Amino acid sequence: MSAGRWSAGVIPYAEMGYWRPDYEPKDSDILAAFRITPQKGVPPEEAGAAVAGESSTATWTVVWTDRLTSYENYQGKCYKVEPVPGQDNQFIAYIAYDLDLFEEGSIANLTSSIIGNVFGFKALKALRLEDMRIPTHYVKTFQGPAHGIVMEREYLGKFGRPLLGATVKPKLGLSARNYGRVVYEALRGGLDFTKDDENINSQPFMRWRDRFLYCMEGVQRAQAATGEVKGHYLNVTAATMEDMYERAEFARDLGSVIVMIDLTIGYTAIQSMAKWARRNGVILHLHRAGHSTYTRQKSHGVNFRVIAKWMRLAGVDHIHAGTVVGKLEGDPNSVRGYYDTLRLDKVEADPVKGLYFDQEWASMPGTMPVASGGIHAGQMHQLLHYLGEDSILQFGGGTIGHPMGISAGAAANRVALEAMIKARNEGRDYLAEGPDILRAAAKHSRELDIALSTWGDITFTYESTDTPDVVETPVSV
Ligand SMILES: O=C(COP(=O)(O)O)[C@H](O)[C@H](O)COP(=O)(O)O
Ligand SMILES: [Mg+2]
Repeated sequence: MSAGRWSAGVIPYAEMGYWRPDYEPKDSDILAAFRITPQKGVPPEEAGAAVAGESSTATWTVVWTDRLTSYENYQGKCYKVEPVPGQDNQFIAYIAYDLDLFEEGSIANLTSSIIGNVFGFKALKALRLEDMRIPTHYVKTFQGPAHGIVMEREYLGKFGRPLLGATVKPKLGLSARNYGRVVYEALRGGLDFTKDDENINSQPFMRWRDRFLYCMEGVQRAQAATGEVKGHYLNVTAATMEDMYERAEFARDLGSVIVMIDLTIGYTAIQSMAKWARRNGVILHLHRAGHSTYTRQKSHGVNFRVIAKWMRLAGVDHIHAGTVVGKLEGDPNSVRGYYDTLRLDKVEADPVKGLYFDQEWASMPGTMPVASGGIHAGQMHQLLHYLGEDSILQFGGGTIGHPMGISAGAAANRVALEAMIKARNEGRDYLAEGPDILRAAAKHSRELDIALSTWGDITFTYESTDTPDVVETPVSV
């Protein structure tokens, strides 16, 4: 380390000890990979050191009180900076943080360090948190999913296929009784779940208590009609924790198997609801409302794979994680990386999927990824191929927009899914033969036939904004 560290004034962060190319990360360190775009004239190592400094102990000058701490232990250490292939001014800076810097089991504390100050730093043009390695020492301090994939399937008694859902549309404006009718029709027609949209809370046109009553009436009647367990994600998102607990308790008392929250409620509220969900045996669905404001641009913000990791730790049972083929952003390889992060116990670093680190979950249950946004029955082979069996496929417009009605829309989705699962189980190349498999199934299902002729040709083929730096043919499950 430079002898100049204790001189007064503005000292480069690298000299203050935050650039440590000799450092070997410990198994217990929290690791982060940041994409940095330094300002003109700022060397990448200095930029990486500055990020390490500002996200751990440092300020812009040396402070004498450092001498009162074992600062070398507490300093974030930038141990590697690599240029991004094909970009002349982007680098990946790898930073190690000692476990001592973080409060156990607190996403709020973790994020206040890692993304607290650094993103506005003037010496950087842009900064993006690409990935993190959470050591098992820290993983073990979190509750994790309230139930997880295995337990959810056991509660529902549904195995061997993705679950099917639908978001009630229009998003806003329906009265409680009409809304409950949509729930009933969709569940009776063959879906497992229906769902409130992100912005349905308790507006003047439909207060939450009325919505809960009519939705649960729809759920109970659909269960009686089909003999299956059904659910409606009652969105308990509200202005205060007290309101959210009140709504969640009412949902539980009405017999709902699931409640929903939005990412907008904040990390602490999410962790509180995850604890409530485990205590009460109610599945917890998380809608990632708002995430694209900071996850979508490749050079600045936080990659969704990091949010996915934080949310598995925080303890949600479901999280929206992209569709690949639908109407919203989602590069196939990146989405695969998110799904692996949410579902697997050991995830290996893989630049093709945008995964920078190995991640061990130490038996923490998996979070069910939810594919939602502009998907329809005609894409069933692609959805199964890209997203796999442990997923929830949600068709809002793709159920409620069916020309024969909501129940028919639901039936079309269920028939398409079961035909595809059967083909897969028979060992057929269901991705290549998908359109034929669907057409054959549609011979016996007028609902699917009409769904295919209505939406069969609809695709959303736009270039993805957020792709890994190493691009290869899309990977599948
Ligand atoms: O309303 C919808 C989908 O409606 P529809 O099925 O009619 O398109 C959801 O809010 C989005 O899927 C969220 O996106 P994401 O899942 O990417 O968070
Ligand atoms: Mg929505």
